[in-house]
Amino acid sequence: MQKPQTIFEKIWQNHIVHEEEGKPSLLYIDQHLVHEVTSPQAFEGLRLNNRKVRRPDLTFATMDHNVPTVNRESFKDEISKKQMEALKKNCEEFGIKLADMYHPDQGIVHVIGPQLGLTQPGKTIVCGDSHTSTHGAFGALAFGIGTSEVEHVLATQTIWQDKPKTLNVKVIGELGIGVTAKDLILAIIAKFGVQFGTGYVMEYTGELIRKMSMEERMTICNMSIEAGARAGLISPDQTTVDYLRGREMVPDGDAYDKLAAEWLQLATDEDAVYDHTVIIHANEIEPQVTWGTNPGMCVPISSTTPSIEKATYPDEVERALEYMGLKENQLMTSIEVDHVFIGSCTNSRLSDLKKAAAIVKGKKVKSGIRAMVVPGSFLVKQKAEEIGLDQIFMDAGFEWRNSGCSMCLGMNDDIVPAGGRCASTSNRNFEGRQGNGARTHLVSPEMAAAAAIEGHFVDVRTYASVPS
Ligand SMILES: CC(C)[C@H](C(=O)O)[C@@H](O)C(=O)O
Ligand code: SF4
Repeated sequence: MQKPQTIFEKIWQNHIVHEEEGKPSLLYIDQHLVHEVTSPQAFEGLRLNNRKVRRPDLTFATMDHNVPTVNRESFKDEISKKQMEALKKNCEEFGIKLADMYHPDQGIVHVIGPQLGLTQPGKTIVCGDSHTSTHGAFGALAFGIGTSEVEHVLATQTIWQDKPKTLNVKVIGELGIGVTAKDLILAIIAKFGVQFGTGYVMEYTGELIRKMSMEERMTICNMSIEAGARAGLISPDQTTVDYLRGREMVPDGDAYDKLAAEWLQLATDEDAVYDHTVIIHANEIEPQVTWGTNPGMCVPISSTTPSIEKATYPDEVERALEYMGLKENQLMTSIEVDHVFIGSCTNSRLSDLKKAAAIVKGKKVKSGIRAMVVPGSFLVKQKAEEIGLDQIFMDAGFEWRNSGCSMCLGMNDDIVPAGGRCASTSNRNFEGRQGNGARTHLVSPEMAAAAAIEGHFVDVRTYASVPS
């Protein structure tokens, strides 16, 4: 009998083109996703070397980081405009499908891959973007690559990779009402730090993960990179199969059932051995809020900012608190925000918007707060509008935008001013992430929505209209 294997080992083995002891392996890539920021130089390299794209049919491009979310034509600066024009020209020249900013398939690259069914179990997926880990929610081995690697994949449809080790993140128990997938992943990073995944592919296992929707699983895998991991993975199951059925890029009928049966075989075998395992008790997790300048600087809503003296790295804590304009031992519920951003590849899918809308419905955004919702894709926006979410948000005083990365990193005009403080459903709270001098607090969509109404962080579990 064959030795039990993890899903990672199965996918890795299926994709080895060349392997030598002690050296990186050459892996075949099934799907290459491309966006405007990390691709211009890669295409330029192909041109200089007189090379073609090896498999344009396995390459798909979209515009997301720079796209203006109000008037599509009003670019922030020349660089943004040039990157977008370059992508258009490159896709035409090299024969690559592009969902440009007017296309119905447009959206954040990590939202549209799954939406189109390009993301499938068992595939190797790369993109010049760190949050490619999102696609691991489907049981795909998906990771971010640099621009020179983008060129290599365009030219050869392969990539050199050191084999990562496997880390089992086993989640035990249930999440309480009002505690979300976002809180789970934030709590994991807070507990183990932003480096603990370094050198590993993290697989999330346990009953709770099995009960989660694909959108919740994506939120978790999305932030694996913030724990330092090479990729996040969740073994496929019936939920995965049901989500992908009928999507544009998957086969129909019997062919789909046959493919789905193969996908299910990829799941980690019982008794497979991981290099390392950590256990998380979901019942202990509260809604989370970051207080500092990396995603691990995070505490439960009922808690306070840390004490400098008691910290393991006091200088780091002091510096982060200073940047964030906070005091030590300050109650998280006392922190007032002036911006609220609901969006990004972590939390901009339909279920995220529905949950935020349920909190906002019939209420008003606190005066003085600028709040915006930026759906993850054109299709998410359309579906949200079909069920009236746009109206709920706008009636409350939110801006309702076109899809894109937007205020997640401020490569378009959606920026938090210096000294401004934002409750954000995104994944990074680094210094200057949402604008020079801007302060970011990472939270779930529910927590962001409640902060918009109250003007400060509140515990959504005790908040009047928390959806169950
Ligand atoms: C611009 C891009 C290279 C970057 C990434 O790799 O993640 C961005 O998407 C981010 O979230 O910081
Ligand atoms: S939404 Fe944010 S995190 Fe996601 S790809 Fe865009 S910039 Fe990166």
